[in-house]
Amino acid sequence: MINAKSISTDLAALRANSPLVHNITNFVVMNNTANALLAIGASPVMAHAVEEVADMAGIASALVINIGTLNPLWVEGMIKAGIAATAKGIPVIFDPVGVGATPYRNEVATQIIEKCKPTLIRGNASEIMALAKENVATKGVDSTVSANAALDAAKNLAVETGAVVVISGAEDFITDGKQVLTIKNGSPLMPKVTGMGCTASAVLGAFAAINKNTLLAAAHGMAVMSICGEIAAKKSAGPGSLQMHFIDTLYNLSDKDIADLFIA
Ligand SMILES: Nc1ncnc2c1ncn2[C@@H]1O[C@H](COP(=O)(O)OP(=O)(O)O)[C@@H](O)[C@H]1O
Ligand SMILES: Cc1ncsc1CCOP(=O)(O)O
Ligand SMILES: [Mg+2]
Repeated sequence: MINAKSISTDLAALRANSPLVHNITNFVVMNNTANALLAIGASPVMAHAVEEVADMAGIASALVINIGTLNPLWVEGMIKAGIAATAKGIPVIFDPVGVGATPYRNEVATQIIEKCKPTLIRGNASEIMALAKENVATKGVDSTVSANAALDAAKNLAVETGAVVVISGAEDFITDGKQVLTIKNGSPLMPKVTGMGCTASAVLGAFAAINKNTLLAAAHGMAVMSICGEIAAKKSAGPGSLQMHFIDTLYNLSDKDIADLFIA
């Protein structure tokens, strides 16, 4: 079960082992996500060339596939990397950015799920509903619905794909189709910074590399994101300073912070 101690234990293991997280991600967030991974104690690498992705996945401890700014060549690399990662037995995290917004995104997301067999899928409520083929309005990369509206969709998606599914939002829900864990920390300022969801997916990669219990790893990663967002927001005048304080908070996050703030 998740509690402050279990979060701290995985965080300490992450910092001690510094897992290499291979990211194939979008142009918008590459810098933010690499910095977030470094700050939490992981080691990031961004690599998307078809010629090298299988080799890079071969030395990594987790692979994060993010379709935020996709094109056919990148998709080829994502699928090649995903197949190599699954063959190696490392966790594959899929962030279906903007799925539901265009037919191309929908088609690519379906292909990635079929061919890469992600162990973990994280999206906002609109994205999870779109992936589960539910009727939902999309607004590009931002959600139009609250996370709890997508809970049934997330459970169905988890059963259908075999992945743990995370819906992020004011509350985060993590499910394997049977159990549901809920994270209640966070700040409404977090969705005002682009790439916070992508950062969550990258951080999940680091936690999944450390803890083979994917449900618990995902809950720990989302708890760390939300607790850090909450601490950082208190120091921030707006989204610009939140971005800076958030990275510093990931770096400085202590067991006491977690024990004081985690809402069970
Ligand atoms: N209203 C909110 N209150 C608290 N935390 C939030 C809120 N909205 C998003 N978050 C947090 O911000 C991060 C990004 O989530 P989200 O905005 O749903 O992703 P995306 O950027 O993919 O749409 C997550 O860690 C989530 O818990
Ligand atoms: C704005 C934008 N456009 C394409 S990818 C991207 C970043 C989305 O990041 P997030 O889903 O984490 O807000
Ligand atoms: Mg997103």
